[in-house]
Amino acid sequence: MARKPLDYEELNENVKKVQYAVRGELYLRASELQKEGKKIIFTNVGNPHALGQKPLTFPRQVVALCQAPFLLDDPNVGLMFPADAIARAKHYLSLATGGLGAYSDSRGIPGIRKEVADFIQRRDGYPSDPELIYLTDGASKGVMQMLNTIIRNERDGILVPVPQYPLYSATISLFGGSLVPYYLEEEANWGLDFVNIRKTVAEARSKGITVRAMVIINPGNPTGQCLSEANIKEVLQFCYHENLVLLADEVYQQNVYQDERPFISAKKVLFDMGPPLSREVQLVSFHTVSKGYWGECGQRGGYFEMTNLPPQTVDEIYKVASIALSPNVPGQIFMGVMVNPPKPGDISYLKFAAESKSILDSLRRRARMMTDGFNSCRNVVCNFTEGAMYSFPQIRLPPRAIEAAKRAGKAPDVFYCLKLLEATGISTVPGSGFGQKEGVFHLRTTILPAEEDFPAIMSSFKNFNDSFMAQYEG
Ligand SMILES: Cc1ncc(COP(=O)(O)O)c(CN[C@@H]2CONC2=O)c1O
Repeated sequence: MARKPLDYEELNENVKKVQYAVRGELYLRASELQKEGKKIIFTNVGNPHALGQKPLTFPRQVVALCQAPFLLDDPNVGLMFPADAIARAKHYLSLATGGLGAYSDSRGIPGIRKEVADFIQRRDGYPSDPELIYLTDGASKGVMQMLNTIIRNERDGILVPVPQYPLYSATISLFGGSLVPYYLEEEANWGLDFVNIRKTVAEARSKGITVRAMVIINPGNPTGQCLSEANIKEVLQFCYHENLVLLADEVYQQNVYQDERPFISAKKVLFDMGPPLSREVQLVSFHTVSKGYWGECGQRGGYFEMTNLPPQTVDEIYKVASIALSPNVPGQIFMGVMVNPPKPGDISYLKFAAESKSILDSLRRRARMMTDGFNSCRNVVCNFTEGAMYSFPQIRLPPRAIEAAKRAGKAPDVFYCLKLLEATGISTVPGSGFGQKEGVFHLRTTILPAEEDFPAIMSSFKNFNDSFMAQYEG
């Protein structure tokens, strides 16, 4: 029988090569166990609301009114919604021609892109052009579009930090490019080692790879490190000298849990450096409403800002964006509210500020509790989660555990995470899903379970881990 076009064997080879561990083997096994009635704590995805985080009130009020504009005609609307939410909803409805049911401009609603530009200008102290800001269905779509634009063939290489968030490895595979890994130094708090990075680039070039772009994820996923201004300067100088476009994934810029290394954007550092770099280095920066203290993952709101890209390139990016017609409009409004939140003196400001602070303070406490919890366990060491939403402990597996994994046909960290899941219901992602140095094993979990559940979760982990180690060390 002749094969059909969508038979597996006939599929696009790039599709078949793609790996994406965040919803991989562990997640599927956890879902099976859940169906069998086992209580599962899904800490595999940075999905705050799925783990109980409440949405911020003001954004939901604004979008609710935008979704149901007939409420604005109700004489009692002022009894249910604060005046500033009503005013903001009317503002967005005046920007969204035809309301939320109509396609917007393929780059996003101009008035919201202006709000993003104003936010960037306030944050960095440098001009930002709304024409160079595109709203997207989450940062993922922006990252995918940019990689699609950069990758011409399998000889085009993208420098990606390892451990990395597998959106990058998966997308590079999908578009038929080559991932050029640069290893973060765990012993140096997941720092950058440019001696090794230079070696990596030279080696790739010797194999005929044209290294075209460098990705930084700051704060890091899964590693949680925050890059210092000096680190970012070094990255920008490297990109300048090696003729690389910098893709700065800054989706966790609101998630910072220490004061020593506050978030500083790649764009600010670039412009602080002045010419020639500030005029020459091509930079694309990404942000989202999925993270921070918002956690509005399901709303699919994101943007990317282009710096120093030639107008003709921007036109090509617009052309491709227009194929998908329009980013989703509710997600755009969430983005607008995120970059232009209630200000001091606004009716909703105190409530918004209190809700935001409460979430961020709790995330900071949870980051500390999780790191300390892991470091209290036998054969587990863990760098502090300076930012983002994850903890990425190193699990020092005894040789007999590695042999047992081999007999089970599993990678050692997959074997450990499966045992952890079966014993405790804690669903994590094995470090192999993010890349790690040979012979060094990790798992990634989030710091998102409810704060009151942390003592029980960390105790359950410790009991499992210490008995696992005793079993395989004995
Ligand atoms: C570094 C990074 N960039 C982009 C994204 C995509 O965000 P959007 O929701 O805006 O597309 C994520 C999501 N983090 C995934 C999702 O949950 N757990 C993760 O590691 C991420 O961690």
